[in-house]
Amino acid sequence: MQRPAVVGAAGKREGGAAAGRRAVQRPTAGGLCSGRREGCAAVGELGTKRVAEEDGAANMSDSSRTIPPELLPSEDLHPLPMPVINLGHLSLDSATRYRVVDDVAKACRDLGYFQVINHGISQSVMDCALEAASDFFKLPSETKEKFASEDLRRPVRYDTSSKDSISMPRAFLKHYAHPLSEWIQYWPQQPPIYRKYMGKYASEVRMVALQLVEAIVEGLGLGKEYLNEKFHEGSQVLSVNCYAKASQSATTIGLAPHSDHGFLTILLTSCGGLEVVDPSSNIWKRVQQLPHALHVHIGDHMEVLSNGRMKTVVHRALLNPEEARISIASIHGFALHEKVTCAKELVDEENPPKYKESSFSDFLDHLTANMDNKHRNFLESLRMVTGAMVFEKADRAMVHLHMLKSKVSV
Ligand SMILES: O=C(O)CCC(=O)C(=O)O
Ligand SMILES: [Fe+2]
Repeated sequence: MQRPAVVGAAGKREGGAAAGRRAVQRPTAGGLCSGRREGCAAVGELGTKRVAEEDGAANMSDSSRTIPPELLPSEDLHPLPMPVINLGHLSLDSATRYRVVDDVAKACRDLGYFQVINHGISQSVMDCALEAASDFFKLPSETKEKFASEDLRRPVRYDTSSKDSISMPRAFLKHYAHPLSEWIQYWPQQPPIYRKYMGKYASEVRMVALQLVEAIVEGLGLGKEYLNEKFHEGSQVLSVNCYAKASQSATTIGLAPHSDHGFLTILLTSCGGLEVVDPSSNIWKRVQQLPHALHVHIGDHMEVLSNGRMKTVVHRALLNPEEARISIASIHGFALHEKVTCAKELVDEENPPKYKESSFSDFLDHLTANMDNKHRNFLESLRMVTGAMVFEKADRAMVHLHMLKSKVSV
């Protein structure tokens, strides 16, 4: 079995949008979609409408308020270490599976993110989902705005607003995706390909998420079957984003720093733009998307379940200077009202519970209640006050100080 490679260890970062652009193989005859994708027409409308008074973050807990990550420096010199997990190896013999589980657990503990290859989703299915998204954003505003709502609990929401004063407005569509048969009836009927292509991708990416969650809980020493039923009955939210091409004058931030609320997020993107905070250096690092790979990162509820052994990933999206960009974030959590607690197996005298229990529904309430103030960070609101926390706070203050002294590049 191959150990995960360190991507780009020898390589310099490619500049601009070319970096990380997906190697798109157009579907062959009999493929699902035409493979045509020309960026998003919604771009011209961005910023002209403020449909809902939130920054479109039903999946995210804004981390920019507690650790101002917008102040973190960007580091372009060294490529981001990116573990690559061959998902197919999880179903090989038990010794191989054991090593892959170990690799997944290490990536989650050390970094919080990795990419998966050999995940079983064909290039054609991924391209078609991106095409369906792109075609949706090209629709006339009146058609898209039928989905506009300020209610974060709506099964489908469209918005183009940004009120974090950091990011450029982006257009996005968020919708629930599991159980698909329950939610798909609410999804857009235009473009006509939307439900079919996005539905196919949604159910296939959910299979990937379930395999990964099994590996992660096994890697935490909790056993492969741990909370299996709750994960299978859990929620899936698709956050479908469309970013304008970067213009020279404006800010290049398309989506402000945040972490996602669920256990894990699987991200499919049309080209480069994603950045994550490297936990060892507290520096923004650009994510290089490998061809045919999916990017995975840990969310708030995995940090809670693991009682802090795994950390949620602070990330943001930059506008691409060469083209408009589509991303589809698939966010996986428990069912709406199911509480997530620190696994009792990971709690003892030395490791008291670090977080209060909470559900996806609690997260939505938190976001709704804090729409206009500075306390939007959900995970922060869950932290138990302990002695350790005092030290952690002091630690964060030091990081902040360091950040202020460093060159700020945003
Ligand atoms: O567009 C991206 O690369 C990131 C999207 C994201 O973080 C989200 O939708 O939560
Ligand atoms: Fe996110």
